[in-house]
Amino acid sequence: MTHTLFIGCGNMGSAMVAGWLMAGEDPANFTAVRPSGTPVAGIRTVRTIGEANMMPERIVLGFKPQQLAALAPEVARWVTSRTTVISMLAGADTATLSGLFPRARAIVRVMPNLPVAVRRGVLPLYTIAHEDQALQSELQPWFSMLGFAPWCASEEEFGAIGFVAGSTPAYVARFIAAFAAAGEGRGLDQGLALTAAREAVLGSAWLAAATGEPMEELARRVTSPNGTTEAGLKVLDPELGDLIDRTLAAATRRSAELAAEIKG
Ligand SMILES: NC(=O)C1=CN([C@@H]2O[C@H](COP(=O)(O)OP(=O)(O)OC[C@H]3O[C@@H](n4cnc5c(N)ncnc54)[C@H](OP(=O)(O)O)[C@@H]3O)[C@@H](O)[C@H]2O)C=CC1
Ligand SMILES: O=C(O)[C@@H]1CCC=N1
Repeated sequence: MTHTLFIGCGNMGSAMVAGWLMAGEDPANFTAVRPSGTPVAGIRTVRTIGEANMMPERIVLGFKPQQLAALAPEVARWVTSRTTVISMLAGADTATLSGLFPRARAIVRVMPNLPVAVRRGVLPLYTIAHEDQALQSELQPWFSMLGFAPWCASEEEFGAIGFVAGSTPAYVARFIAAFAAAGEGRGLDQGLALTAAREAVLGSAWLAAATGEPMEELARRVTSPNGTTEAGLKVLDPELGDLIDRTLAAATRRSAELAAEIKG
């Protein structure tokens, strides 16, 4: 049995655990450390690493990036040459992580998004141990249980996919809420407006995935010449590309700031 110890298991750690349990992974293979003692549904939860008292094959860093310097020495005590250290910390690069956990078998970065909880996540992976095929073969099926889990060729590529997908559930939540609010503004009942907006987004993404057609073609099939969608797109199109670009640029800047903070 391969054991995984989560050091910090809040929003994202719990989402990953939920996905693995949904996929049929044995709950006995997971332990979570949470100082608050708040249980993680289905698995053993302890308050400190010492209480967990194990040298697991996999350690997942699931706390906040700003805590890395303070927590690394204690975590490192439990890392052996058999341990893969898996970091989900935004902004903590592999050079920094390798310096903090020199004994580890390998350092792997993952940037999951919240739909891992329902096994429809996007979770890019990166390791500097490229040549370690055994490691990648071992981890690939495990991460793939949570969704689309591509190995990235460079840390830059890893970062770019992370920025496209990592925060997207938050952006999509805003998008759905904006449509729902617009529906309410036009007299719809609140619950009905939200359900309609949410299902429209879910159905559109589902259709796009099922057909694999270009986005331009999907939009064309909705847009009757001189119809209502065309009128709407004339407002949306000039703004949207630039807005998304500026949104990701701000997240990228913050990631660089976090990286600088982590390096001290
Ligand atoms: N949320 C997201 O969508 C994504 C988050 N990430 C990354 O995941 C990480 C966690 O984010 P998120 O889950 O949102 O944050 P949360 O605040 O929900 O979780 C942080 C976890 O760290 C634990 N923690 C706090 N202090 C300690 C400590 N001293 N020792 C051990 N554990 C500690 C908390 O414990 P307790 O529960 O007891 O408070 C909590 O479980 C971040 O590094 C973030 O960059 C990456 C991709 C997406
Ligand atoms: O907001 C954050 O910092 C994390 C990383 C990506 C998504 N959530």
